[in-house]
Amino acid sequence: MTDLPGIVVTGASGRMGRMLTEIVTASERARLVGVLERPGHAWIGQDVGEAMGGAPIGVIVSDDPLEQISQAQAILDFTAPAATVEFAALAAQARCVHVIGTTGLSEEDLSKINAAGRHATIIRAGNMSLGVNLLVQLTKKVAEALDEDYDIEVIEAHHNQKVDAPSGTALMLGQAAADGRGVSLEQNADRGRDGITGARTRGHIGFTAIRGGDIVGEHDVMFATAGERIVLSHIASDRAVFARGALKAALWGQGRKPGEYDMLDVLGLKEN
Ligand SMILES: NC(=O)C1=CN([C@@H]2O[C@H](COP(=O)(O)OP(=O)(O)OC[C@H]3O[C@@H](n4cnc5c(N)ncnc54)[C@H](O)[C@@H]3O)[C@@H](O)[C@H]2O)C=CC1
Ligand SMILES: O=C(O)C1=N[C@H](C(=O)O)C[C@H](O)C1
Repeated sequence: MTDLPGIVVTGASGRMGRMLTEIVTASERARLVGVLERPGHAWIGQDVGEAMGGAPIGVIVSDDPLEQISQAQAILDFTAPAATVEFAALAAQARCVHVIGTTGLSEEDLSKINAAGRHATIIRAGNMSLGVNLLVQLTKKVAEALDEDYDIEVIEAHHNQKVDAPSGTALMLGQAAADGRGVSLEQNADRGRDGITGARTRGHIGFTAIRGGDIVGEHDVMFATAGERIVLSHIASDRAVFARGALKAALWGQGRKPGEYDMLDVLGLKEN
């Protein structure tokens, strides 16, 4: 037996699920105690190491979240909105730390997750990498320093299987720009241009989404004015940056009081 926190990875066969399974298995600070996939998935009942094409590691892929979460100290969840809402309720019952990387959550999903946060420690971020969370803070500072003569545009690029747009990261960056400017993002976002759109509205924060090939995740925040442009940029070339952030969050959350946190809390980057 060991005192290391037991981690469940859900969505194990997904792009992030595989990476999380590898990172937790290799960690000396946590142990992999369970992996989940959706009911009917071909991996259910198989050893996850073998399902990923390697040696067995003694952890069988399950489709029973209640059983898996009740024996864990944290669940790493990069799946889909409906699944994440279900896991939030189960993690709250089990008092298990819930690390949420899933994006594309609706207002209704967010309010259910918020309710779960009364009982569980939830750490949620549209991007778990150190680099993007630094970029969030830089974006806020630059937006604070510049007035509306500078048009703010958030440009993101992802692989061709991504289902939501703008990306969770783009929305974090847009929110940081709006916070820096002291305006509401909801009332100032320009999320899709097509046709005779008219000239750009002064003060709006624009979003553009590119989808293609195997792009892991790229984000630019552009501040454009007459005669100059400032571009803050982040490129993720390996999903390990997200998975390492998620494991760090799970460890940080141990013993933390229930509530909703983000990666700025975990990384100590939050300003008062
Ligand atoms: N916050 C962050 O740092 C990052 C967030 N993401 C987000 O994570 C999510 C997943 O991304 P990918 O891994 O690329 O997607 P993916 O489609 O490769 O994987 C999702 C997995 O979840 C599984 N799943 C769906 N419903 C389930 C259920 N009820 N129970 C168990 N498993 C279930 C699917 O079968 C699939 O294997 C997306 O929302 C993406 O935007 C991705 C990378 C980084
Ligand atoms: O779906 C992805 O792949 C990613 N999703 C997150 C997002 O929506 O921002 C984070 C990262 O960019 C990869």
